[in-house]
Amino acid sequence: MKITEVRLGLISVPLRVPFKTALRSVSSVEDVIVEIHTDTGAVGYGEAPPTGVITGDTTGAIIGAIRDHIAKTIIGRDVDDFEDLMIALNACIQKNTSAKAAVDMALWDLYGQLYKIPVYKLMGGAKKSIVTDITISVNDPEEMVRDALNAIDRGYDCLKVKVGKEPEKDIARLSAIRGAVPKETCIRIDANQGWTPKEAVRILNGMQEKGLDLEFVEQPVKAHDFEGLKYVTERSYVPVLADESVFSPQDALTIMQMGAADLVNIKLMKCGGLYNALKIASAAEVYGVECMIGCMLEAKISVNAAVHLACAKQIITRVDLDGPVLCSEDPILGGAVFNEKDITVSNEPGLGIKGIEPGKIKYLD
Ligand SMILES: C[C@H](N)C(=O)N[C@@H](CCC(=O)O)C(=O)O
Ligand SMILES: [Mg+2]
Repeated sequence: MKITEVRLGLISVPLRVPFKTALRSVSSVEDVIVEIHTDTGAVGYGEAPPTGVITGDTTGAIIGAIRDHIAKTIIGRDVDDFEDLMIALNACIQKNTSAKAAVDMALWDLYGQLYKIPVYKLMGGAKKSIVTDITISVNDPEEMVRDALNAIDRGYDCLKVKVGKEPEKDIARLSAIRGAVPKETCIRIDANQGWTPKEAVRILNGMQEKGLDLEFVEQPVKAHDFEGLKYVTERSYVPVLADESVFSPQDALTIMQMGAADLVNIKLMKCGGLYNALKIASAAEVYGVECMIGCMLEAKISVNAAVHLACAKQIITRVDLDGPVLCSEDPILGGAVFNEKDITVSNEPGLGIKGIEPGKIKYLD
């Protein structure tokens, strides 16, 4: 199965409500789609969101990295030489993890199609279904309560609440939500780097003393501040999950060796795809550190690839794959079935994506 062409396109999917974090506010998913064509007629699908505030990757940079570096590296190669392909993909350009992730998943899709096996089975095949949380954007407490109750009505029992924008208001936000939702609701919070280490310890221990019962806090401090993350992990009653601090398998190893976090969030867009995500999962297995699988604001092609990973590995015990359910429509054909919180992986060979609804993709050539 030889690679003949790499085709790029753009999709735009409106969100149900604007997505707001300590780092950004957006009202639609605007992603780059990758199609890898082969001489057998098989097509592999990938997707990358331009999450510049986290990955540094913009739409133009994703397109440029794929056109000018990655496509030239992979066209003409055989999908069966998979390990060589993965090494070449990772070596042909520095950073650009979102572009690499989009191409990596398209290649896994083709490799699975070549051997007629779903990718989650190729990678381990631990389970067929998973349950995701849903994100509540950071807003005034009343609006957050309204969004939280709407999520409960939709059947979600785990909320990932965004905080970290005005540290002093965060306790009020959480108190309002905890007071409004059923008491068994799981609440995790994500500060998206919004606090200093000392602020984080004060706020988190204040939340716990108020009985807000948080499962964990995601990325309380700046991404580069590994010592600050460790400071919080050692002093907070609320467990700490490293998100923006962990891009590569090397980052994951450093965080685990330092004991800087209790949990790690694996995202394909941070690590460059499934090939590197598997290395993070293996390191986590060695250190006994449970992982969450997360996503950026992404539509179903790339989140579907993350579903395959989550279904493959037992060390992934938490799921934040709500990109598709935050969208007001789903233009992607095939792949996992998203029934609100319940996600069932596709048993089709590869990743199971069949294409994009006609008229919903703008090809770039
Ligand atoms: C969408 C997901 N639940 C999420 O919150 N992901 C990121 C932020 C993604 C973005 O800004 O696109 C996270 O920080 O965990
Ligand atoms: Mg996060």
